[in-house]
Amino acid sequence: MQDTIYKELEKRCLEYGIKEADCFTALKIAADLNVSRNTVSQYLNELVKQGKVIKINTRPVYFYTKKEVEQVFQKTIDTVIFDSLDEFFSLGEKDTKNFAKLIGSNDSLRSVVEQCKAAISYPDHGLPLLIHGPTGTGKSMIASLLYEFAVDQGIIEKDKPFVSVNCSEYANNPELLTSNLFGHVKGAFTDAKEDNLGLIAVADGGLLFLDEVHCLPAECQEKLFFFMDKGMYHQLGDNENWLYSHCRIVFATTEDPQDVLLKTLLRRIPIMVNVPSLKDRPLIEKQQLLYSVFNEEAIRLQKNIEISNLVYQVFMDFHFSGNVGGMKNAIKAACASAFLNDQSSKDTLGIYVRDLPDYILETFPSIQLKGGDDTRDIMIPLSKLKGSFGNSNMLVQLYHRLLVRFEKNQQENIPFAMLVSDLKSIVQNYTDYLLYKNRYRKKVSENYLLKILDKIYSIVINKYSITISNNEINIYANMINEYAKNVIDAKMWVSSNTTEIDKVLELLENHAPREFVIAREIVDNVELNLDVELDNLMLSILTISLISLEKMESSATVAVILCHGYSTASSIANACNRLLDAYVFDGIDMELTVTTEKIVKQLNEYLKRKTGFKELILLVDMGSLEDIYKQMKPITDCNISIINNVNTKLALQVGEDLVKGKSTIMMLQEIEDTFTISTKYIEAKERQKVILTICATGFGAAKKISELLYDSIPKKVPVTIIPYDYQSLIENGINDPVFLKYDVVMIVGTLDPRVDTLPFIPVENLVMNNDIDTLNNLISEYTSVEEMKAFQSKLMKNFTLLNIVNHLTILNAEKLIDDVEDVVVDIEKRLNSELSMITKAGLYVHLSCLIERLILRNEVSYIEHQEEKLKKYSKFVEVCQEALSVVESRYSVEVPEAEILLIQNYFKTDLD
Ligand SMILES: Nc1ncnc2c1ncn2[C@@H]1O[C@H](COP(=O)(O)OP(=O)(O)OP(=O)(O)O)[C@@H](O)[C@H]1O
Repeated sequence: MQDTIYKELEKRCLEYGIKEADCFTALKIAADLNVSRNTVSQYLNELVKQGKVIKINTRPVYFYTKKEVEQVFQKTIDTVIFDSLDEFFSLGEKDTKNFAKLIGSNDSLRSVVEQCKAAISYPDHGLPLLIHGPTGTGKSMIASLLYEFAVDQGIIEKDKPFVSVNCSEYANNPELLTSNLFGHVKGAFTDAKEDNLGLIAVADGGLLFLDEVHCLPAECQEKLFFFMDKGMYHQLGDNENWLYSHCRIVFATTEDPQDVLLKTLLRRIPIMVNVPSLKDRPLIEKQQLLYSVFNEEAIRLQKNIEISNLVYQVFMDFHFSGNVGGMKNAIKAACASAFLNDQSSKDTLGIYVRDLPDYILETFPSIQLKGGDDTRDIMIPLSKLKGSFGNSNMLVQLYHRLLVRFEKNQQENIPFAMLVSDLKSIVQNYTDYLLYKNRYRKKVSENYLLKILDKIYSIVINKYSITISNNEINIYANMINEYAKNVIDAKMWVSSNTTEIDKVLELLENHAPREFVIAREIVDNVELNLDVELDNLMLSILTISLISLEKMESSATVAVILCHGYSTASSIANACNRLLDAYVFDGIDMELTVTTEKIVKQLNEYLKRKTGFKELILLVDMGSLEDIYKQMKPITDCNISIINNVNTKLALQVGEDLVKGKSTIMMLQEIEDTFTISTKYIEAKERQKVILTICATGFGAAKKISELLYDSIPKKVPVTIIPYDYQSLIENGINDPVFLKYDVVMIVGTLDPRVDTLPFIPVENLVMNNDIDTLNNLISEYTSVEEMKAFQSKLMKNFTLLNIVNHLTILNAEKLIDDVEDVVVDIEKRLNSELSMITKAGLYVHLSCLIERLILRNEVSYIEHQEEKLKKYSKFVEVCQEALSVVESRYSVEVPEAEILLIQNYFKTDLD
């Protein structure tokens, strides 16, 4: 067996190359050989003892055959146990010592370095080389290291120089550049008071580095390629004598060489290398850069440096347009700021988010709040940064940190509550990172996933009556989303640490059984609905997240932050809740292009989860306060405060006031003064409850319906009945000015104006006393059983068919009802079906109004999807047209097809 395992490891080394560390774990080998991990582990350790296999003692542990490694590193290796992958790989780097300072020279810049070396070493005088890449990616550094390499290798003699010229410095004086390069003789031009040898001559035998070569004037380029061809040139002002120089030339540019260099020059540069931008480099290299620059600063300032976890994550993630140079500058600026603000005389300097330059802070709304006094912000000493190069997956890093903390706490016998709080803060740092990382991103698939997770959480938390904020749901949804993307890495790591994870789980199950059950239910539902199998450590994290949540209590105030952007609102809400140490805010994140209507709808959905609140405080970012105000009015009966231009500071102030229990009016007044922003306050009791009555045929009929309703509803019910213009509602919908003025509770009328969120009662329902719960509920809220009975009998008396039709039309009601009855009976006969009494009553009212509408030329002439519907109901249309022909000739009207389709609605609902 030992032999088989060794051979398998040997095969892997050849097949994958030693850089693919993940292929060299006992677990991977065990899976392929179909034996247990323990057995493989045992044999591999045996082989390590025999000196045949190298072991990297990290988590997970990696194994390599010594023979293959020696071949790759091209050297004999004496040690077989290493503490980190970094230490192990650095063995192989020694050969490239000149480039050791260039981070990534063994990884993302490997081929760049190799090509550069090949160019400079090419006999006899090397080949011209062009280094191309965005600003700050290390082009100058590579050129200078290349010179050192050439000197070390004896390609360039020790006393020959490295001459660097930045062509952009001569952008306004191209002649000076030509003269500085090629030299000039005294009197060559007005200012040429003396002979000048020129830099090409100075660089003879050495290396000439022409940086920003795109600034080289065309004339100079021509002179240069002649020199590159022949090795000779004229000085300015002397066209007779040839000068000779044997320098190697390295060009660099940030521009596309094809666009900025003469084709003739380009043809003479056989090697071009491309240096990748920082964002395209592996995380591990960014971390190495971070370590190296902070370390330089630590030496300069003569202090130990620690950076907060969040600072670390921001550096890993921020897109520096100045690339490595930009990142270096930001680090230096952060150190300078921390050093200046450091009042203590301690040996260690802490770098926090607040020390970062403004242009970084501006991209992260909640970052500014995290200060040095935030004890939950874990500090990373530089040594730790150096040591963890082996693991760049952030989720795996989270897992690793959780287990290390767990084990440490176990050893020290720390109480359960403290352990939970410790673990929570580690998770919190990770979720901060996720929020930051995803601040601009929201994919459609993620949207879907977040929605489902939101549902799962809602169902489960309702079942167990716990309070969890929207933000927290969002945070855990984000985490599960991220987990789904890294599931392979996570599982691999978990499978190598099952014993320890089982211990965590056992502890949680014993100490927090209720939370454990809830978390398990969430995990099961995620698995069922999203097909994502969450591992046991994720189950532990979810359990921990539920531990200190309170029992559901309905709070009198609901405060919501609404912002555009993927996670702006949740970030602000989250940061404030944390700083206030209380669950005050929920955040609702909105797409950038969302309409106010959609916002209010989303808000409505959210409010459905809340019960019994009397104050709703909305903090919005978009300035369209007026729109929200208009649309919020009809949807809720609590006091609403809307505060504009929210930012973290403002939200924090509001949060503090709410925690202190300050009155809303006072709070609004104060923040208006302090923040010079506008607010709105809509007091619930000020709004008069109103029922609107409408009639598609005209205002007069609406008035008559309102009179009948007024007569029916007991006077003690605090509701006003207002006849209103049907057309205005159709045109303006929920934005109609009537909703600004009144708290409209329902609309009663002949045709539904379809105003979002408002109930509509067709007048025929009043006639048949059917489906009028909305009205009954309103009345019963203010009346006794007796009074309610009286109301209903009054309603029946007032809303008889004859009475209604009489009120609704100017025509003779009795005659009209007879006529429409004939039509309805005729249609029924022709269709061989009978309508229910309720539908019939509705249809009588409808047809009566229709005839009057036709006479008054107020008909509906087009409805949505008319053509499709006409096709679909062609038989009905034909039958109806025939049945209507009698009334058409009697009243001299013509019923349009759209109206026939509206009639069809009655038959459809009834016959379905
Ligand atoms: N791979 C790297 N490892 C370590 N330091 C680096 C690396 N790349 C760049 N740097 C450092 O970043 C800074 C900017 O690099 P450099 O000036 O070489 O970039 P550049 O590409 O020449 O920029 P520009 O196009 O603006 O001239 C320097 O301080 C350099 O030492």
